[in-house]
Amino acid sequence: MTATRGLEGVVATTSAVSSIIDDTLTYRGYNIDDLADYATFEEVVYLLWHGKLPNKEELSIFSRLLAENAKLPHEVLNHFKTYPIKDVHPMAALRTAVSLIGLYDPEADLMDEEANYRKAVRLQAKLPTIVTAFSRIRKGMDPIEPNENYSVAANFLYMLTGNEPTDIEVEAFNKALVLHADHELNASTFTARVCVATLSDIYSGITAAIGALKGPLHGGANEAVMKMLSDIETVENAEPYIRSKLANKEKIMGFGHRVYQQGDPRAKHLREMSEKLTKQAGDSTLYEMSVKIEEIVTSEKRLPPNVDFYSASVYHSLGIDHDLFTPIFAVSRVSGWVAHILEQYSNNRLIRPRADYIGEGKQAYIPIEQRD
Ligand SMILES: CC(=O)SCCNC(=O)CCNC(=O)[C@H](O)C(C)(C)COP(=O)(O)OP(=O)(O)OC[C@H]1O[C@@H](n2cnc3c(N)ncnc32)[C@H](O)[C@@H]1OP(=O)(O)O
Ligand SMILES: O=C([O-])CC(=O)C(=O)O
Repeated sequence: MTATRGLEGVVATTSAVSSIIDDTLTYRGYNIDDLADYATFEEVVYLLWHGKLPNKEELSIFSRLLAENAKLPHEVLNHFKTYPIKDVHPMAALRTAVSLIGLYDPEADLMDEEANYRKAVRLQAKLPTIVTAFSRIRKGMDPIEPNENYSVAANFLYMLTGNEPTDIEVEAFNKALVLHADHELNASTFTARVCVATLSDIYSGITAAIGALKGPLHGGANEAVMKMLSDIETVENAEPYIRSKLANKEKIMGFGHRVYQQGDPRAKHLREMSEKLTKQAGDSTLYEMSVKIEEIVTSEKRLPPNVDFYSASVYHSLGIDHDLFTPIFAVSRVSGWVAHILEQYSNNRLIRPRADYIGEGKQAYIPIEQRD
């Protein structure tokens, strides 16, 4: 048995949810470029879960279902005030809150298809409320209840600030949600599938996936990109900063990808949005800095930007706190996790690969009194 490091190139399952073929990303056969330009996030969630785009009536019923399930139990809101340490990372709070809402769901351990769908709706609906409520409560503000008449994108921005978002803000945020919704067998989705393949419940699967998304080699990279941009400060500083990192063999966050060879098709949409939003805010430094970094990393390392690179300046331009960037990824990606979890349940087999053992050979047991 020989191990493939990081399971590179290993095909671990079949899936009909999304595909990456020749650097083109599709959700259920629909090109991401079309979805990014034309679809609402609600349409995309419906597409991922049902395998087809909704008609007007289906979309209206589905959107209402999400809106009606967005509120959180008081106990979940209150638990944010009980954290033992200051500065709990919002991804840790989200991971904990998702596990906690499972305790308040009487159907948590029901495994039939209808119950799993109802739980999927509750999770999708509640994640934006969790992230925005935690963000406000940690600043000593009251959470804002979801507005049932708003889209998911508008509601998130509204619950975060209490202000009605502008059309441009909603359009940008909706596009970001659409672009992050699913991505074949990425690390967090694989985690979710491994978890539920034991026939564990959907709350466990999503909690596990949030844990995997948190790391900086995966979803956590968007916050790390923002930290890098903040450290660099000016367009002039970008080149020496990046060259010094590369000389030290350090990774540049937001670049590289296990699957894409020529580039991540989502990045161009986020780059466009970054340009538009930073210009509109009257200061395009972050965008210009990002373009400079892209030029250097692409020419020096032949590594194109991934989805996390330009999303950082997009979210910053929307006035969002930097440590909420990865939770926002989760607000979108929960739709993909759910689609994969439901697919896993529908044709389940335990996921249990082997390890190529490289440890010690046979050892004689030595009683503790005789050990050095
Ligand atoms: C939503 C997402 O998850 S998108 C990915 C988000 N993550 C990041 O942006 C973090 C930065 N990028 C990376 O760490 C990697 O490119 C990953 C994790 C995305 C993919 O990793 P892998 O396919 O395992 O590639 P791996 O880490 O083995 O790198 C291969 C080579 O490219 C180099 N490399 C890869 N990414 C980068 C980078 N961002 N900056 C500099 N060098 C890099 C590695 O140093 C390594 O070089 P070596 O062969 O000389 O040692
Ligand atoms: O597919 C991956 O490895 C990571 C990624 O881009 C994503 O999850 O969106």
